[in-house]
Amino acid sequence: MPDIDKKDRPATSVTDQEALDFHATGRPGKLEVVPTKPMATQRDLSLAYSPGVAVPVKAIAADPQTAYDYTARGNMVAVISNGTAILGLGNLGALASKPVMEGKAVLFKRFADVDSIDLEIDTENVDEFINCVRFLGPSFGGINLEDIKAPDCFVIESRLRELMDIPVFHDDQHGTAIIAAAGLINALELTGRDLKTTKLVCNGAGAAAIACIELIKAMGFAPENIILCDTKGVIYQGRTEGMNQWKSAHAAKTDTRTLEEAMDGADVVFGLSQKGAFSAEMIRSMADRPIIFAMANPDPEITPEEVARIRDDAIMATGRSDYPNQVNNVLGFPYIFRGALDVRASTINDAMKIAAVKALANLAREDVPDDVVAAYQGNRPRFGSQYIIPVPFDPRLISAIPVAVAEAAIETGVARKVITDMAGYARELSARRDPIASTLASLYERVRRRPKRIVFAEAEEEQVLRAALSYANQQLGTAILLGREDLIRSTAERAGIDLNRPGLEIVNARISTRVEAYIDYLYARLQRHGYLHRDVQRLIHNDRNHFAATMVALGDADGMVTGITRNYSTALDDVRRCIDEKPGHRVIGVSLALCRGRTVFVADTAVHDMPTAEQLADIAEEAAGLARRMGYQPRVAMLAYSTFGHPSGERSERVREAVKILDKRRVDFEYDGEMAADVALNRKVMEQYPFCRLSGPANVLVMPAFHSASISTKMLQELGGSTVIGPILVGLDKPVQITSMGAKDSDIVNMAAIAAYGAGS
Ligand SMILES: NC(=O)C1=CN([C@@H]2O[C@H](COP(=O)(O)OP(=O)(O)OC[C@H]3O[C@@H](n4cnc5c(N)ncnc54)[C@H](OP(=O)(O)O)[C@@H]3O)[C@@H](O)[C@H]2O)C=CC1
Ligand SMILES: CC(=O)C(=O)O
Ligand SMILES: [Mg+2]
Repeated sequence: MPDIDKKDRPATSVTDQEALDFHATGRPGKLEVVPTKPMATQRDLSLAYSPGVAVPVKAIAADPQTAYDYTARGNMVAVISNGTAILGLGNLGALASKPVMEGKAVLFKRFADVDSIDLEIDTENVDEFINCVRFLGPSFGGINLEDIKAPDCFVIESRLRELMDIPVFHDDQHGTAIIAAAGLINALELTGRDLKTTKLVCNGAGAAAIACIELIKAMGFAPENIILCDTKGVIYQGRTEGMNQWKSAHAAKTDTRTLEEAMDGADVVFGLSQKGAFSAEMIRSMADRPIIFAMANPDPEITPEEVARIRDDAIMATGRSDYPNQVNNVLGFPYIFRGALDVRASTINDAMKIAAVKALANLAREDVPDDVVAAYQGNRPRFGSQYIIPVPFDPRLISAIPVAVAEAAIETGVARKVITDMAGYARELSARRDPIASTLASLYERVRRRPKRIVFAEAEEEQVLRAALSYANQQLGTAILLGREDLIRSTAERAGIDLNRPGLEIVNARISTRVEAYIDYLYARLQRHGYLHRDVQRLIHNDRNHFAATMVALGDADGMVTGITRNYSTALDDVRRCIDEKPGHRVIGVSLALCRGRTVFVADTAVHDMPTAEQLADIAEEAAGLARRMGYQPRVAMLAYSTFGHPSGERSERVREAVKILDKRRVDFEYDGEMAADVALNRKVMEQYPFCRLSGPANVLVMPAFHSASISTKMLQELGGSTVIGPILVGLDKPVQITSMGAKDSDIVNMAAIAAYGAGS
């Protein structure tokens, strides 16, 4: 067995002390329980507990299905172990397994918003274990069994599946099998292999290994091409030592007896055994372009560094997050349960597992967003030997996998709730991760129905090209790439972007046939504002913002996005030289802040430094208009440091005056002020002002000045964990959006979609 030196550990690995400190710091462990209902008042207690609680009790007794409506059951999964096979560490007992089980529980929450609690059962007796779990059904929507050794796990799982009417899923078996199968499909594709002729050796014949073998056989892998090994070597037909019925079912007809012999010439090896089980010699003896999944945790059967020293043609995966290609069940269990819970599935069957495999494998072949780049420490993964499977932080997993699982559950008749609008379900799923997603998703949907031509003014920049590609790929319309063609092409080549795909169009300002028309248009606008004809010629020839904005002004594009290379106010000045305000409107910036499921529009975050009362009233109207266009019923709070005259002060005067102006204008949305932010946002605090005209907490906040708008949105983002989009420009006669400098490709696409939406989608 090779001895793997500490120096082989990847740079991102953690020290033992760090791991202990992490678990001990603050509240020990990784989990706490947080109520979802207020428990502040006597009334709250009367509702949550006696006497109010009796009402749902009776309702559930009369109709058990209502437990999904009145309790947390439908979103609650138990992670249950006896600690007999903790990762690859072996049988260290129920108590020692608790850090892993708490870990699984928090991963459920983090990745799929599934509430989860760990239960460690202190027995190695199979019947006792089953008896302990079988009566827990009323508490949970699903049971995730974890780190229970083979063959006990097979008996436990199959008996509990018979006894319980909720999904019972042994993650080490099926979670692992699903991820490994998805990775294998992609690795076979990359090495040009056929499922039916590939030779695979699996080292380990326990929970994970048996399930992996069963799943890939079910998917078409030829049984005669698989050899299974355990601590006694090859599991061959007729072997008697260390056998059980699950191993026997996969015993191979072979003369090989050792792992070394089995791996000689093998195409694929799965390690589901123990740290260091593969030697350099074994790896060297494998076929060309070998596929090596060393999945033992926490340390693999062989490290990627060791393999790299031996050969350079391998596709290598491990179970760890600090190497590329993490084949680990974390990619599966949160999302598989999410899908199963959402349709109240009675079980997780093979069709649901195979649907998850396909969804995962397909995802790795798609272009990746910036969030994934961040998870890869800045290296953008592209489908290939270093990226055969998405990373756990991939934001697309939450909508892709549960949808596939839920659809399969419905099709196979194990769903007790049917979802008919799968596109809507996918949007809801994205919103579980990030509330902006559902707002943006419906906006995207509308743009998709009426696609628009958007000019990307800084197309020589890589993230702009990526955004443009994503815009076209998402069928939002045509992305017009403005810039020098040679530079755009070389940037695209570096980034691996194919510019020949439909939906991308390059416009080079220097050779455009429209240049004269643009110069004439702009000269007519600027000649009385100190610009000579040659100044305007220069602007159109050399300045991409002026060229792009003029394109939009003259209808050669429907909208425009810029802002990566120039600060906001400079870009806005450029655009405003070419495009006017919409008649009767005022140009302002509105930021969307999303936090804990709430969305608020904050204005003006871009243009007016110290607005007058009249301007504040205009800002309220513009921001309310945007909120309405994005599907919200606006409730506008005119913010100040004071509330309805207290404490009194000059600075709130303008805000009070703005409210009077809105009164005179008889606007058709709710507004009131001046008020402090807590009054605007907190129903209870607002109730102290019964005369307040807002029917509920405000969702549009008009700030008294630019500095308070800018400071508060940035604080929300940095301290409050909010997602902030914008500022979104409103009030211009043509749709133009300006991103912040250095925005990510996903931010740029959002702004392009917002511009397209503004163009009348
Ligand atoms: N990456 C991932 O997502 C996952 C990885 N795993 C890893 O897989 C491994 C096995 O877990 P699990 O199946 O739950 O455990 P089990 O206890 O059920 O099975 C362990 C199996 O490994 C075999 N084994 C142990 N050491 C060796 C060795 N040196 N050479 C050959 N076979 C060996 C055992 O052989 P025998 O039968 O002779 O005792 C047994 O068949 C662990 O390292 C675990 O971390 C597990 C689940 C998920
Ligand atoms: C990942 C996992 O579940 C294991 O190694 O046991
Ligand atoms: Mg496990």
